[in-house]
Amino acid sequence: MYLKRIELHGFKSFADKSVIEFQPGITGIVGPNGCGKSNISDAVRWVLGEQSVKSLRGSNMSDVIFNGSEDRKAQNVAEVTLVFDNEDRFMNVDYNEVELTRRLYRQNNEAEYLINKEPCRLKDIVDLIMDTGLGRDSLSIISQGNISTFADSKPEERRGMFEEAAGVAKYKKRKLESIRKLERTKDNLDRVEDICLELEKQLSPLKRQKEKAEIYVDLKNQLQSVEVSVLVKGIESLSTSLKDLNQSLDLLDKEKVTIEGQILINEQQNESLKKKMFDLDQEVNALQGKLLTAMNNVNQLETQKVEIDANRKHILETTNKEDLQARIEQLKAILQDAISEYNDRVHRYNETKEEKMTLEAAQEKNRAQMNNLRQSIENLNLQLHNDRHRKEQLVDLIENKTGYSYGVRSIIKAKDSMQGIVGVLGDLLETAPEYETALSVALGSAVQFVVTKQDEDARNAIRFLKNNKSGRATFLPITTMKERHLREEHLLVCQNTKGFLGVMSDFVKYPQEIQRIVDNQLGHVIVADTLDHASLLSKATFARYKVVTLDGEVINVGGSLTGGSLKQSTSLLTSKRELELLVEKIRQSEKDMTQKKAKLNELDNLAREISHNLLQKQMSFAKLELVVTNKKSELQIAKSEYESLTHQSVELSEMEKGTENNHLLQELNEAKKIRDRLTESIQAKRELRMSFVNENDQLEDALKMTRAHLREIQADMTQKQVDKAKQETELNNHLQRLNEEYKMTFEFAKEEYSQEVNMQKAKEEVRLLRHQIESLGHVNLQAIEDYQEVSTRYETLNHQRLDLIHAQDSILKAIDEMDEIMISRFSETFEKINHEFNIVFRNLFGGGKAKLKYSDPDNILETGVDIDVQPPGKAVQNITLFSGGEKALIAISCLFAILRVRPVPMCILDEVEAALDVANVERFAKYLREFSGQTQFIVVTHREGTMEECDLLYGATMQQKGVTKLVSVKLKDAIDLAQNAS
Ligand SMILES: Nc1ncnc2c1ncn2[C@@H]1O[C@H](COP(=O)(O)OP(=O)(O)OP(=O)(O)O)[C@@H](O)[C@H]1O
Repeated sequence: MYLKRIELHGFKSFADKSVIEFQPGITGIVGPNGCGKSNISDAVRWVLGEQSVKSLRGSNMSDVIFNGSEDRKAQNVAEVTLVFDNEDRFMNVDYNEVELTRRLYRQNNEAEYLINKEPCRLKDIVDLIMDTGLGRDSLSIISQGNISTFADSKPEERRGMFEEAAGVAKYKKRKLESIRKLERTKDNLDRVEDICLELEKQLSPLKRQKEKAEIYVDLKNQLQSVEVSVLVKGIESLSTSLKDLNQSLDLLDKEKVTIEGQILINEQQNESLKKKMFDLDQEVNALQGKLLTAMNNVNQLETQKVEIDANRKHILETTNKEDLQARIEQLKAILQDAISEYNDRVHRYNETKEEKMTLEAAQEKNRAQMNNLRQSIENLNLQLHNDRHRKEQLVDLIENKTGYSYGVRSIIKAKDSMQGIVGVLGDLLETAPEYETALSVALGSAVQFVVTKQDEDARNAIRFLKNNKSGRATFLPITTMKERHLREEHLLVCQNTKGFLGVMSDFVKYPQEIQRIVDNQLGHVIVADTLDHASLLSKATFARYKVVTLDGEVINVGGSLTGGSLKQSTSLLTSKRELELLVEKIRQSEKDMTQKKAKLNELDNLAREISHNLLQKQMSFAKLELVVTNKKSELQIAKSEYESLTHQSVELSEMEKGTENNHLLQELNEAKKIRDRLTESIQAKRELRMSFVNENDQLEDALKMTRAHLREIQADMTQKQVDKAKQETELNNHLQRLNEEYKMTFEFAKEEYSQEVNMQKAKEEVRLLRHQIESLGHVNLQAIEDYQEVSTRYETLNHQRLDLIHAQDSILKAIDEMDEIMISRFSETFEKINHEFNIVFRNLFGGGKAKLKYSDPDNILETGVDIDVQPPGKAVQNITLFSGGEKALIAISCLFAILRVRPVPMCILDEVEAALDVANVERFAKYLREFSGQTQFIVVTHREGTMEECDLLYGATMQQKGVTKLVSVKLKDAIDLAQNAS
């Protein structure tokens, strides 16, 4: 077996993918310091399973990934593959070539291992190479550091190399595993023994409880047998008894229904009789009422007859028929006169009343007219007062210029003594009334600016105000003020915009000489009809001009708005015209006033006349009212006397004829007949009612008897139903007990427990069994199951315990066996190496002797290895006491001795001979050659002597900074490379 190839990519300084081919024999790797030679041995060590970051000369595993250089950026994955020739099957796998790969990712520090490109675990790789001598701790990779460590380390630390040579590592590993297994077994055994102990403690009380529970179960079974039999018997007898009861209840029920039917019929008959009697009573009552009326009628007629007879007798005896007729005729004439007089007075009365009402209406109308006129005069008075006051104000404003500031007033007063004062701008302008408000807001405070002819005139005026402390004023000199107009394009836009009325200067009249001033102040002010249109105009002209509306709202330059209600203007602009209007208005009001007062006077006279006439009418009306009342009463008296005498005359002639008496007699007879018929009818109905009463009494007696019988039946049924309910409850209880206590149906119980029982005896037996059960006290039925469970578990665990004890013994035995093997192998190999060491030492040192010693001969399993040597001509000394070069040569001797005893297929020597002098290097190289038949050597070296023995040479360079490149070189180039390096 030998290493055929190493493939590196991203590992340490091997940034690019590099493939290094090897062959059996000696391969040398040369190159200057730091060019990445030792990174190759690190790569081999890494793939063979090295986990120590320190051994890989890093502080973190990711340090093995190429971390970039000046020109190259870092890589994220490191990957190394070792390809071994395995044709001799030295490695225990059935492949001619074995590839071992290790990968590491920077991002997550995750490692991957592969054998022949198949992913595997690290352990698989370690196991594969375990017996090949290539292991992590084997002699397959030895650095200069290893050599000096070997020489300087303690004997115990040196032991590892000998163990590796003796091949005891795997036994040591197995022993370690066995010890761990033994510990685990012991832990398990302790645990199982603890549980067994615990279970033993539970078992004995559980056993007692289980036995008690079993007695309980036995008694319960006996009780069940007896009690279920008793219940079955009880259920059977109750079922029979209930059947009988149901039959007799059915019979009674039928009888009850029949009787109830009978009672119903009787009751209906009874009701019908009672209804008939009631109807009869009603009829008799009605007849009695009629009888009473008939009797009263008879009585009245008889009384009337007596009275008529007496009256007739009296009138016939006292009245003279001719006198009566004469008086009637006389009264008739009086009555005619009274009627015509009365009608005449009533007519006059109505006429007077109407005239009075007409006068009252006229008086009311006159009063209203006068009130309205007075109110109107009062309003007119107030209006006149206000207008006169306003007139005074305007006169004052015009004459004394009180609307202007103190300064302006001072200038106006002194105007005549000053030069070039044209006037106040407001006084100089005139406009139509509808534009006055717009002009006023367009001018603003400029209404009080004083127009002068020249600039100098203005300056003089200011000086005047200053000298006389007469306030301030603003002046507009005609010669210096500039005209301002709307730009032509803006004017065009305005003319095409809705609501544009014109430019303010077009609406004013003024003296020609102040035209410049007018154009300066008003030539760029737009007049609009409404605020909305004003806003449109302002926007259309980019808010460059002041826009005023007829109502006095203003959109200022820049777009700000002013508006609201305006105070009454006191500007001279409007005051003159207002004064004129006011004077005319006052004149008109005074004329109105005179007319209104004359009219009021007229109405007053009319009112007096109406009052007088009305008084006259009221007096005549009162008199007529009295006359009408008197005439009315006279008429009524005459009328009633006439009627009375007329009636008396008719009666008299009737009496003479006797007609009335005959009628009365007939009427009386008829009334008596009716009375008698009614009396007979009442008698007949009373007899019929009597017969109904008798019939009713008979029915009541029969009903009483039937009802008594029904009550007896009902009582019997109730008793039977109570018995039935009791028995049903008892039956249910029995069934329920069977079901709940014994979980049985009746059918099942009857099948299983139907036996002849003496109920008395059985009940006694039940009592006894219950007593016995009770005397057992608390019973834990669960104990039967628990005991079974715990004892089974105990047995299982006890079994486990015995198994564990057995396993423990086996492990101990195996450890003893392994110890024996290790001791025998270690001591055997040790002796062999010791022997070879002496030989190699003498060869390399040219004489002397060398010896390996156990540091603890009594404990071969753990003893360290000490080295005593005697170079030619020197005393025997421990290895630690020699010079650096000597120590290295002793260590190399030992290494070669080990290789002689236990050859390895491949060995990487990283500058191990660095400390040797030239002669020793040559001896070292010769030894290498001697071993190269059985071991493949890869030597990292700077020494010429070593290079000369190499079969193949690689030169390591860093042509690209920080990135190692390996090229095959000839010996001469290799020496050059090494010399350049030194
Ligand atoms: N992860 C890494 N990425 C890039 N370069 C690395 C990395 N780890 C180590 N190196 C570089 O590898 C070089 C060391 O390589 P190595 O020790 O193999 O050199 P050498 O040839 O054996 O030197 P010497 O002859 O002095 O022993 C250093 O230049 C170091 O910067």
